[in-house]
Amino acid sequence: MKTINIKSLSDASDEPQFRIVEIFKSLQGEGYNTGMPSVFVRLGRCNLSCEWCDTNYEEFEYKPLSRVLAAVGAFDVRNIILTGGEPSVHPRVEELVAAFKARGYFMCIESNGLARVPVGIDFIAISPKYCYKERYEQAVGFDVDELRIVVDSVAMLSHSIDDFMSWAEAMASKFPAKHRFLSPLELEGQMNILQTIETIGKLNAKGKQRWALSLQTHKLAGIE
Ligand SMILES: Nc1nc2[nH]cc(C(=O)O)c2c(=O)[nH]1
Ligand code: SF4
Ligand SMILES: [Mg+2]
Repeated sequence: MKTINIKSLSDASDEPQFRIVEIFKSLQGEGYNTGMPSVFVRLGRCNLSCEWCDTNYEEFEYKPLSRVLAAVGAFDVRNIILTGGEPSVHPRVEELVAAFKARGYFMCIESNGLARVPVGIDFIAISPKYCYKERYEQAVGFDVDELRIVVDSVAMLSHSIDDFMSWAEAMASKFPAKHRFLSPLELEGQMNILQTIETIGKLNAKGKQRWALSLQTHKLAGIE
């Protein structure tokens, strides 16, 4: 006799769908974990719209959880970097994190920090954006592993280096971090490296918190 499994039917219809821009294997190009072999899961949409953003976060396809797990499982890598866009604002992202954790993956997130990151993340990298400085002044902070701030030379035109530095220090207080980095801004293939290292030097001379350089090494190395 033919039977219908009602439970599996209802499970299937409740399967979360994720806005997937891309899933690829590469090396973490930035920050404290630079060089770590990783699968990047890039989710669509963002709660900000930085004019120099380097990611097409609006070009995505909806994929069910099972297909996301299969795509990641095809790579022989245990470290996942959830990025975007802004992964923290994706509906049901905590179910994606829980599914990866249940399979034993180490979960990292790259977030702009305006929303709480999902529970279960093992390594939190937050990148507050100076071009939205007022929103960050209002934001609620939280403990993170890594704080990484782009030296936004465009937004600095309407403020000043001193204003940028006190904002960066305010972010370091709002997001207590194990590691702090400044990164150059890449605009039309050029990076403001001199301005970035000068700013790191000035911040470190003030002696409040220690800052180091983070480069988008994947761009320099010609990898994804
Ligand atoms: N290799 C590599 N490392 C990265 N770290 C953060 C990235 C991002 O786009 O969030 C990224 C990326 O796109 N590629
Ligand atoms: S927060 Fe990040 S992903 Fe969103 S617009 Fe800014 S740079 Fe792009
Ligand atoms: Mg990138």
